[in-house]
Amino acid sequence: MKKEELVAEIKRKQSFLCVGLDTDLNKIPKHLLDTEDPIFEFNKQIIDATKDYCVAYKPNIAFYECLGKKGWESLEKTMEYIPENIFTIADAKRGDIGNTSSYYAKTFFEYLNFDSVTVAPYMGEDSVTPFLQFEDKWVIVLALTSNAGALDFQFVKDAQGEELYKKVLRKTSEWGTPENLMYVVGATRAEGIGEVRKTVPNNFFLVPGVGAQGGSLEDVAQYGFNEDCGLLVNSSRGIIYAGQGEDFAQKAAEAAQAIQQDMHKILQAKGW
Ligand SMILES: O=c1ccn([C@@H]2O[C@H](COP(=O)(O)O)[C@@H](O)[C@H]2O)c(=O)[nH]1
Repeated sequence: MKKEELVAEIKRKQSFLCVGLDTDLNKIPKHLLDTEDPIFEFNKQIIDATKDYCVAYKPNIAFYECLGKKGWESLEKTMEYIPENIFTIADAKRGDIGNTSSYYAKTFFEYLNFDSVTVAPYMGEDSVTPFLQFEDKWVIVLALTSNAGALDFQFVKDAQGEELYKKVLRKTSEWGTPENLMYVVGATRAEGIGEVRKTVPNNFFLVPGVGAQGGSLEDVAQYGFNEDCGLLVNSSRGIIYAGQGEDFAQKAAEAAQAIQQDMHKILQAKGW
């Protein structure tokens, strides 16, 4: 998907919501466990219920890989089921020496047909650039993450006083463009979002950490919004596990719609 198509969908749906498909056999409603493919059945009903309120879906690959062959089948079926106009993110956090990275890229972009994949930049240029060779596909580099462990490395300063996350932003933005490179920026680091925005004014951010992790949508919009909107705000557990019973899909729809309505107000206030 091209940037202008994503921006058009954000305008049309008045939403920059990404629904995270962190689908866990231990958390999905019990009545689905009798179906042939409970993970896909759950995702299918969640997608049907939320597709009007979001512009992206983000399956977290860990939840599928841990089930072996069956998990990959559920993921493939989920990818085939997601409507074409909705942006897809493989939250896989990959990155390795060049030839290995290029096979990771083939897996997610060609075999599974994702629009984007999350990439860990720790191994440097040759580990990231193979993902950037695919037309209309996106790399989403981990920059400032939402977890407590982000403090271990990401804020460490070099001899010139530059934090590691800023170096990551500066260096990686030489390898890609705002047409194929996004950044993961956690909603739990509101003040950091503004700093990231100053360093990379034109790139989209994938922002996890609202909902279950406590980040605020208003803060994210205040510090991160740019002329393209520039934000995909993810919520996984807060939406997909909003209900536990037979009406789980309806509850997920209500949770997604509530966030979409808040996003609509933010977009309206920005003149969108
Ligand atoms: O910094 C990061 C990077 C990725 N994630 C992922 O996003 C979702 C968040 O799920 P919630 O249930 O909405 O908290 C999950 O897949 C994480 O692996 C992140 O949280 N922070």
